[in-house]
Amino acid sequence: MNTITGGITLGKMSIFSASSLFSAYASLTALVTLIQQFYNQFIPQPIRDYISQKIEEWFTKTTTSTTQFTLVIEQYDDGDYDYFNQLFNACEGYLASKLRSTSTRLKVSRPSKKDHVSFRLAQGERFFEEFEGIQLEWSFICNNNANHSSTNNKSNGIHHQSDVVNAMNKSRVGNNYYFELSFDLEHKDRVFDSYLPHIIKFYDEMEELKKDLKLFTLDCGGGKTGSWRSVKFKHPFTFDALAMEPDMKKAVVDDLDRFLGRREFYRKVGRAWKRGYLLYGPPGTGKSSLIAAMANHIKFDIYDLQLSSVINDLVLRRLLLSTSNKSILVIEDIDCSWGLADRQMHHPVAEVKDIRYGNGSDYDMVSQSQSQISLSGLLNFIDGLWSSCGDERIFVFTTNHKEKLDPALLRPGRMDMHINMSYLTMPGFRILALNYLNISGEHHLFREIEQLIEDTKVSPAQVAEELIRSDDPDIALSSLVKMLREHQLEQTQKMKMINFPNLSNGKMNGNHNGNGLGNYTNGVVHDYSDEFSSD
Ligand SMILES: Nc1ncnc2c1ncn2[C@@H]1O[C@H](COP(=O)(O)OP(=O)(O)OP(=O)(O)O)[C@@H](O)[C@H]1O
Repeated sequence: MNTITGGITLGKMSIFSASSLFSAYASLTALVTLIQQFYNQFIPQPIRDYISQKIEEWFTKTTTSTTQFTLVIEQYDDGDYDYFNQLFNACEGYLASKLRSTSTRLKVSRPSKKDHVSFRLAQGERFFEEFEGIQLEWSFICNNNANHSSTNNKSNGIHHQSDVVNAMNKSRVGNNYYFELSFDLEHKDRVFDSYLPHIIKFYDEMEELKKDLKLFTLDCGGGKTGSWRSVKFKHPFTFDALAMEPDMKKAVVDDLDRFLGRREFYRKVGRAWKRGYLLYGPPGTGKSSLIAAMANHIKFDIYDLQLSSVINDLVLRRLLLSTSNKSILVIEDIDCSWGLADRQMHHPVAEVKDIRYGNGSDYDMVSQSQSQISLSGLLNFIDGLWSSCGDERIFVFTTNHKEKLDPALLRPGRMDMHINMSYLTMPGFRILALNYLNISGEHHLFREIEQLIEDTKVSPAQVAEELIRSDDPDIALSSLVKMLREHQLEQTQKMKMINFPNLSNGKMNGNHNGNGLGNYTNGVVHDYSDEFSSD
């Protein structure tokens, strides 16, 4: 039988009595107190802080690593200032677009040489977002390099002490910026596969909208070899400013937008992703302005090609191949370019002098040579095999004389859209009145102006010239009415002279400037009235 004497005996095992338990506890407590006193007295404060920080980190890691994941997106890869991290930029741009409406504290700045204000998270601020059901937490941190090591180590061990030391060795004086993006561990793959690409795409599109456009022209110094030179393209013209029949304007804008969004379509049907526009109409009706509006609308660079400066098909091909994607290739006045109707252009190239070759070179001589561009060379590029070398290409040809073009150029599929830039109509005039004089409704002179515009053939350029003369609508419109009346009179007299030549003394006082009365070219009168009625 088991007995209880000062302790408990269970079977053969004896358990301590209460008094022995107490004494063990007392000696343990004394030991702990002793260690604690020793720790506090003999271990310096910084080392004690370091140890407690490590213990805290270890606990944080073990409790959160199973549920939370954190990405660290540094401004410079591993603190190396030679390697700027593009993803950092993308995140900054992405967050900036979201922050304005949600954050309570933001950093605002205006980058040098930019005309926009940029926003970023202030140090220590947090931003929460939900993406396809994933809860995400962003924070922005700025560390000086000395602090950086400890913060890196906090980030789930993604950065290591050795990296930081390395970075610090290489580093210049300055701050280290980075984002931390935290989310549930189970969403790790989706963040990598969907969220980060979503940010990058968003940022790329945003940058595309902000980018400075370029206008490329041929460097005439390279007459034989030719090369492109670019300047910033700052033409402010937009579709809003364009005086054009509203339906036609909408059709052009829709066509451009549709073109941009059809990458997959073009791939599927096996066609080069390009589009051609033929702009035709009298001088001053806005063909160049429309090109500027197109470039600004779709953010494409412009390559302005003077065929007369290109010596032969080989050079033409090289020049065209060196144009970049997302660009508009413009060839103005393609009709007078050049006996293209004969399918071969022979044109004197003015004074070819290539300064790059110095004395004694063939190129050093000022020469008169024949440009030998053939229409087939041009067409080959537009829709031959070469046309597939590049994406998102737009070709624009302009002409004042559509009827003079070689039918090969007008063949369906070559120039996808023929746009008739006609003389001014009343809807177009209202656009000019709004833009130049801020008249959005009616004016007592509108009725007379409408009648005069119908009776005469006047270009938007001529009317714009009158409207820009004064800020006062009454003065500007009165001056326009006067001009239109004179214009009408001149036009009537001119028609009389054409129909009854004996009435005149043989001399005509034609306006040579595309005023709709007809132009003299080599003594021949071109009356645009029939040529540009409508398509
Ligand atoms: N349709 C228009 N809408 C608004 N402004 C226009 C329009 N057409 C011409 N203008 C004004 O007239 C100026 C000259 O027009 P633009 O050079 O675009 O005409 P164009 O048709 O290209 O002439 P050209 O055939 O002689 O090259 C423009 O800068 C613009 O201010």
